[in-house]
Amino acid sequence: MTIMFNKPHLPLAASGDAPFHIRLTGLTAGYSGRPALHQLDAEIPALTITALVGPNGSGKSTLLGVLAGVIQPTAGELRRNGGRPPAFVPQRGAVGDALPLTVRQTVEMGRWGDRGPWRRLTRRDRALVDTAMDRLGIAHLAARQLGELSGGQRQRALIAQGIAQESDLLLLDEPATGLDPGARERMATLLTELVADGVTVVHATHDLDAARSAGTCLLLHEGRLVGQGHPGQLLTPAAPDRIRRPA
Ligand SMILES: Nc1ncnc2c1ncn2[C@@H]1O[C@H](COP(=O)(O)OP(=O)(O)OP(=O)(O)O)[C@@H](O)[C@H]1O
Repeated sequence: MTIMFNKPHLPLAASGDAPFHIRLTGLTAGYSGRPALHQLDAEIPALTITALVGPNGSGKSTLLGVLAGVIQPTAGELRRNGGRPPAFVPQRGAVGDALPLTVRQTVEMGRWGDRGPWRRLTRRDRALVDTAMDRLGIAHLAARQLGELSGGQRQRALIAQGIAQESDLLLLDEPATGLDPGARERMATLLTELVADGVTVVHATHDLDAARSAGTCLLLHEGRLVGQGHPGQLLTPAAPDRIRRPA
């Protein structure tokens, strides 16, 4: 997929031969004419976990929205080497807690893109839903109402819905928020397994441990890309300070 915007064609950043899933060139995007991302040149490698890191308001969620196709860039280019529509799991706070849905119905909605809303699911759809709930450790909660769950349980249901979409691009906005340490560890393992299954994962995070275990990292500050590369090089011991107040 290539989306072109009203901007002169910019040369692509030199990046070696590493395969990329998404390449952004001079990408600008925002809200009501106010840019929240400025002139981003970045690559998201294929079959890797990419962590989006930066202080509050630096543009991580906006970038995920652009990658998901729900926020349209105003300039620049987004090129994607991918097949299926991205699976986007927004921050839990952005999803109504009082929706009258069970956990199973919530995860089943991940199949709507293929099947259509409220249509009968196939045997394979149901198996995918079962697998997604198993992977998030919420199978025992299948019949519970979403609104009755704890924050961390609800978060896992939403991530299971994203996985059930079977996309080759999974976008997660702060997936570890509200998870206890054990669930965080399982989440990290799950993301690694998904990559092995052929999924490119991008997640926004304030958790430096999660960012350090990513394959690559994009560091944002005030809507600008201030670093990209391996977390071991970017997230040095001085990083927490730099993430709060990049130079
Ligand atoms: N719906 C919106 N309408 C107008 N401005 C917005 C909207 N959402 C975000 N912004 C602005 O865009 C900028 C980037 O916000 P964004 O939510 O992308 O940051 P973030 O890095 O994800 O922050 P956080 O870590 O707090 O989730 C901020 O200046 C914010 O005020």
